[in-house]
Amino acid sequence: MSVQLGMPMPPSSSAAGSAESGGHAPPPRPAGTPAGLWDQYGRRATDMRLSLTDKCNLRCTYCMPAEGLDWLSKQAVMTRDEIVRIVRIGVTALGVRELRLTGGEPLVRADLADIISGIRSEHPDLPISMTTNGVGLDKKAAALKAAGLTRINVSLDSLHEETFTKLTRRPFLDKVLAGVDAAWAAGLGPVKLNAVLMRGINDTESPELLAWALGRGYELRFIEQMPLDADHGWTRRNMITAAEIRGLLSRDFVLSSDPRERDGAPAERFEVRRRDAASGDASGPVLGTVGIIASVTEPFCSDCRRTRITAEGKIMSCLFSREEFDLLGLLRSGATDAELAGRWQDAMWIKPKAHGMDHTGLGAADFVQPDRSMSAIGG
Ligand SMILES: Nc1nc2c(ncn2[C@@H]2O[C@H](COP(=O)(O)OP(=O)(O)OP(=O)(O)O)[C@@H](O)[C@H]2O)c(=O)[nH]1
Ligand SMILES: C[S@@+](CC[C@H](N)C(=O)[O-])C[C@H]1O[C@@H](n2cnc3c(N)ncnc32)[C@H](O)[C@@H]1O
Ligand code: SF4
Ligand code: SF4
Repeated sequence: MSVQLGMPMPPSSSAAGSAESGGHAPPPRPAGTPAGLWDQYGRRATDMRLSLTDKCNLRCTYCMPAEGLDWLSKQAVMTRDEIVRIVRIGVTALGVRELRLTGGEPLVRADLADIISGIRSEHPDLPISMTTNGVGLDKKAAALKAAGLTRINVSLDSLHEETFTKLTRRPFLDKVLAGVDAAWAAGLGPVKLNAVLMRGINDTESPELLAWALGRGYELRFIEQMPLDADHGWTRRNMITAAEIRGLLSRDFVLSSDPRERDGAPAERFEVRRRDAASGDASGPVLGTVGIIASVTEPFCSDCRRTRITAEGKIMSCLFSREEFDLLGLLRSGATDAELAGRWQDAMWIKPKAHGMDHTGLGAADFVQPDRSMSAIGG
């Protein structure tokens, strides 16, 4: 059975919410709440981020511990068919308009192309993007494009082998660079690059990284580090802020606001021109754009449109949710599409206002870092 978009659905039945049929259930949302993934603050989630695995072949210091984590068993992780069904419910019943595949590292899933083609065959017009570390992408980019992937974001923190290896704890810079170029060549553009800046490690490399990305037509985004590292080493004081990032870039470049609407995107975009060394003014044409993702100092939670499904099929309404709700267990217990959609709506209704709380503030005294690291949530 499938449910129709626009048809109000009753709150989850008690059967759907019981421990036997899929674990800890959210409280039922108020009767009469509209169809779609609305929350109590009037936001509607249309952007679905789905984690394909918690495993990864890098060990970025801001995300994973050196020794890795206790990986989920194969049995615990959503299968290809389960993923296809969950996406179907999201798109056809709940108004999901775009899908991002993430992880862990999505490329480590052997059935990745099969998952993408399964989703694509049911949703010819759905934008399907993927965030990846790029390791092994050079060999897979063309097949992923053929399977129906729309575009790709690659994480790249440094162009220097030594810095890259220090940050990721793996000597794979060449593989990532080959992956980025292959994605572009395969038609998976616009290729966006994500760089987390870490004080004293790669922060001063930021102008060089931007010049490189602009020269190749990639859209680089600098990201403020969030407290989502498994080592719990994040401090507000040590984080490179968006203001600092703009300062670092302004030595070589002049940034001006991108006139395009932000439209709920985490990245604030700027047009980039060279700074003339003598006059200090902007010189020459716009070279491209750069994004700054200031989750900590300039949060964008009031316009959040995200819903997350972890690799083991848990609904996380916010990156920093302290509660998560089991969708996969319910699915495996034989629930109907309508029951699954109902739980998803209930879980999203109680989405926190910001940063897992009723107020913004990753550095606030009452902020509690989630147990899960970014890799286990699905960043
Ligand atoms: N605060 C917050 N930050 C997020 C969230 N999702 C992603 N980020 C941050 O944004 C960075 C970029 O995310 P991507 O996976 O590339 O996705 P995106 O920027 O939304 O994607 P585009 O549509 O390509 O611009 C991540 O590395 C995170 O640091 C979120 O829900 N909340
Ligand atoms: C968790 S990774 C998953 C996908 C893939 N493994 C990758 O690295 O692109 C998704 C994004 O989260 C970002 N990320 C990880 N830990 C972060 C943190 N503590 N703060 C901000 N961004 C983080 C990474 O830089 C990456 O761009
Ligand atoms: S940021 Fe991505 S590549 Fe780095 S450890 Fe986390 S999941 Fe792996
Ligand atoms: S922290 Fe939570 S509410 Fe804020 S943008 Fe991220 S997912 Fe949305």
